[in-house]
Amino acid sequence: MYHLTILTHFAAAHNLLNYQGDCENLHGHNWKIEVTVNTEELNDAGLGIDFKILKKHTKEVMNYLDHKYLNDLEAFKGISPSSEHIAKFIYDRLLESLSPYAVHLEKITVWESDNAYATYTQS
Ligand SMILES: Nc1nc2c(c(=O)[nH]1)N=C([C@H](O)[C@H](O)COP(=O)(O)OP(=O)(O)OP(=O)(O)O)CN2
Ligand SMILES: [Zn+2]
Repeated sequence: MYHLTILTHFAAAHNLLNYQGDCENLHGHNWKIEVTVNTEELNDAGLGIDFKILKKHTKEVMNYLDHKYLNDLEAFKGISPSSEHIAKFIYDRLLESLSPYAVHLEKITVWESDNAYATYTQS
């Protein structure tokens, strides 16, 4: 099995809902995002999927999030824009846009800081 990962990032503001503490107040992060796909098959160029394709589709999702106040976005209406929910949102978006390609979307990891991250995967 081949596991392919690309890294990207976005900057945004948020505040957690139903949370008692600092994070209930407006603040921002530079989130680092890891997208991992896997496949058993390689194409004639020896690629599971071209990293350029993976980056292009991921960039489209980042554009929706970058420099936004996440709580205001339709994607997070009524839910807390935690790293967990951000990871699932990115996963669901990419699952759709990567469907034409012969790879399985394995996981999305969302780093909120250098020492804390959440990962979403489908069983
Ligand atoms: N499971 C989660 N826990 C927390 C999330 C989250 O998305 N998932 N988010 C937050 C807040 O967004 C907050 O901004 C992060 O706070 P904190 O971890 O305290 O960040 P610090 O940089 O201050 O951490 P230190 O390492 O303690 O300095 C909170 N929890
Ligand atoms: Zn935060």
